[in-house]
Amino acid sequence: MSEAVLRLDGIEKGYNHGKPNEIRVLRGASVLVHPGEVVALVAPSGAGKSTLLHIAGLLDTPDAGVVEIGGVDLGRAPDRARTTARRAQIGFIYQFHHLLPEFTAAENIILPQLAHGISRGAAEAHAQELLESVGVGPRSGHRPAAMSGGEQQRVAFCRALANRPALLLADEPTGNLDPETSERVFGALMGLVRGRGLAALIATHNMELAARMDRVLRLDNGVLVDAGVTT
Ligand SMILES: Nc1ncnc2c1ncn2[C@@H]1O[C@H](COP(=O)(O)OP(=O)(O)OP(=O)(O)O)[C@@H](O)[C@H]1O
Repeated sequence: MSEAVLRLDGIEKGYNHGKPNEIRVLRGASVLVHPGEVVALVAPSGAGKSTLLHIAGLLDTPDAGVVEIGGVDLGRAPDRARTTARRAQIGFIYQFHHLLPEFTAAENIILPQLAHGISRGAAEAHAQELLESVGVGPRSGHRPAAMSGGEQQRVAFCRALANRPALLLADEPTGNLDPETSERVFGALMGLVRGRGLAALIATHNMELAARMDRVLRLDNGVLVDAGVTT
């Protein structure tokens, strides 16, 4: 199998160190995610899914353990190297879209590409291609406030993929949507991820959605346990 895009090994993380209310959230969590592999992350609320995703996304640092992205250990690398790797290699999706309200859907996807050195023409074409692939091409000129929750979230998916990351991390990407919209929007996300051969780690409370991914990992008392290969 090709080299893992994401390798977490022995990740430990706690809060309130040394205090009587110290919380040990991660106690040796390990996972490999390969190109083209979509992995579900399930756990009860408060078990540490967001903590794990933030560490994998180089937004937070572990107390111990290895965080490798594309074969490079970045867990404790200097901030600059972590920021560069995050921008170039990782797309992050949250439960809420976090789109910039004063910009249109297209501009929200164009801006990160311009910041990454892509020409305006290429950035515009890529934004339109992404929006069309998730069925919101006709809304490209609208601002987020003029769009439905499902449309906003699909734009947020496109923005996460604007700079062609190898790894997609998603924290309850459809958690804010009603079941029917969630189903439709999740289908759009899977289409994008599969179409681009991404490695993805997607946290969800929804076991039906988890079952549509390649593998399910459960965060159990601070470690990741294989909950089975799905059909
Ligand atoms: N900055 C922080 N300081 C102190 N405790 C924190 C901090 N961030 C998270 N925690 C604690 O760590 C534990 C795990 O939180 P986390 O947000 O990772 O869980 P989660 O599985 O994503 O939960 P949910 O599904 O509800 O979003 C919780 O007990 C939380 O209160």
